[in-house]
Amino acid sequence: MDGDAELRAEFTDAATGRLRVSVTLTDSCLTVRKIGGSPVWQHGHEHALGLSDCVGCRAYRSEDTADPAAYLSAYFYPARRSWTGATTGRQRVEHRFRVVTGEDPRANLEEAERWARAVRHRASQHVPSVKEGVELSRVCVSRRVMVLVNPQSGRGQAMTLYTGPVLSMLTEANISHTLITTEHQNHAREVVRNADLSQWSAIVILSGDGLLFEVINGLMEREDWDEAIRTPLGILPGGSGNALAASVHHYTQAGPALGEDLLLSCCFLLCKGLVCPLDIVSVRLSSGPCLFSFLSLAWGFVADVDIESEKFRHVGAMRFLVGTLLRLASLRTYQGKLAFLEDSTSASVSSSLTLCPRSPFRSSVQCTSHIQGQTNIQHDSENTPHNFNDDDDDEVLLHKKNSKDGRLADNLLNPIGDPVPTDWTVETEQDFVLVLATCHSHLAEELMVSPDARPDDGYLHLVYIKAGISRPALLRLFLAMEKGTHLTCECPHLMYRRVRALRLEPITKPGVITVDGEQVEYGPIQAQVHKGCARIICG
Ligand SMILES: Nc1ncnc2c1ncn2[C@@H]1O[C@H](COP(=O)(O)OP(=O)(O)OP(=O)(O)O)[C@@H](O)[C@H]1O
Repeated sequence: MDGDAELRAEFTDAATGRLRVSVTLTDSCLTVRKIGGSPVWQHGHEHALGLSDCVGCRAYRSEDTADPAAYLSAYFYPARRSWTGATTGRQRVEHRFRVVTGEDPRANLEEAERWARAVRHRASQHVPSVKEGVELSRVCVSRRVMVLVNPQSGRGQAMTLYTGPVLSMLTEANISHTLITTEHQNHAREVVRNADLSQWSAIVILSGDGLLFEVINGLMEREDWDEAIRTPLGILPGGSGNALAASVHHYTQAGPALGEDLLLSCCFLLCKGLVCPLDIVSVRLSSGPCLFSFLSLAWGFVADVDIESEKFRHVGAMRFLVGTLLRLASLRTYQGKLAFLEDSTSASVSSSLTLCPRSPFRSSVQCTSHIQGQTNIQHDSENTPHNFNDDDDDEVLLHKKNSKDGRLADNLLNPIGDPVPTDWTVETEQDFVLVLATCHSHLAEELMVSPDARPDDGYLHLVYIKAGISRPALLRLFLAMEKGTHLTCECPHLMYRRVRALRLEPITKPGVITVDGEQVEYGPIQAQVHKGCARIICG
């Protein structure tokens, strides 16, 4: 390794084959300067690329064996800015250089490799910026990544996304992975339930949120669930909602990104490979089974739209808009009882509430913290292998210690047939338009329901709308959710609470309840958040 000293050399720009360039590598930038002549780049004679945007760099020989030259390719994905100045997605920039120090091909390749190592090493020191309250840590990426693709998700284009931009970026970042194409419902669940997890650095889902729901439940069904659930999880948007992907993107402080922009952003984060803790919610149904959720519990308007709009799946994310308009036209109310355990550290309802909770999580591997706009990281050497399950004083063990049967203990919940604990709040209103509890900022790519949520804040962000709201007022709220400003609308029917647990007992029958967008048994349901139990690749 060349330490952090500045590297400088003259190469030939491989794109033109003739242009001589002076290349400088500092600890933050790769600068390519044209030597003499007229400008060739839109920026003029010089092109500076931030190493924080670099996913990989490789050295290789020319295909022409008679050519002694070596080549150096560096791959960058700088943020793209819209005309408003907000960053949206990322765009690919590759710089390819012809490296010739003499006639000896081996010496040329060694020089190119020296540069490639230096670029990779320096790029790995940079951490994408994240919102305050998101704690990143580095985990081992020396094993393979399992990539689960649901070819039926969204408009059925997930495989095309995989073979296109995803495979291309994973290759550039030198991330070895195994592709598993899911063949039926619960396939992913079976795969992770039976997998030898010591073989995998991470499990990545290229699909909608439904496949991640399966994966989390599969991991929680294992005997070694407490270790299994620590496997870093990654999400690449391939569905029509893509709530977690949109949330993960939102936590990076970037402006909104949709479709392929969102995919590139999430894939970029995957290549950076930093994780943060992820809350898991245990959901108890009256018939007994326990489900594990990472995203949402919905009843009323939102749950109905989610299920009713399935038939408009071919229009992609637009299905939610179509479903919302149709349901607005036949607006109804839903009767039921709602009770919850509020966060004891803060008062509830507020449109202007800002949440920036600090996570107690610290990885025993490496920890990155985002403090007052500065990002700091402790480093190990580039290739030091770690066991990513070696945290021993974390939340999961605490949860397990509290459990009688070795499973995750729901210490805040009473049996569903018993009254709720006395410190819970019971909502006196019994007529609702919707009840929605979310763990993350987004419920869909363009629906930011809880702007201040963080992946491991330990809260369910409970939004409910009481009966009596007019259609125009409800429509205004949904439109405001595109930017997450609905909480400032001062709508008297809209309530927002940060809670640790809740119980919902629907009286209206029949009806729909969804957990992470999947329809579950209709009836009494209760849920409790388990802070930071899982891990998500997030920065
Ligand atoms: N090959 C397959 N054929 C049919 N269903 C599948 C297949 N693979 C997975 N599934 C199921 O498809 C369901 C939906 O998957 P997922 O949520 O990932 O996509 P989606 O519904 O298109 O996304 P979104 O929820 O964003 O609309 C999951 O419950 C999963 O079990």
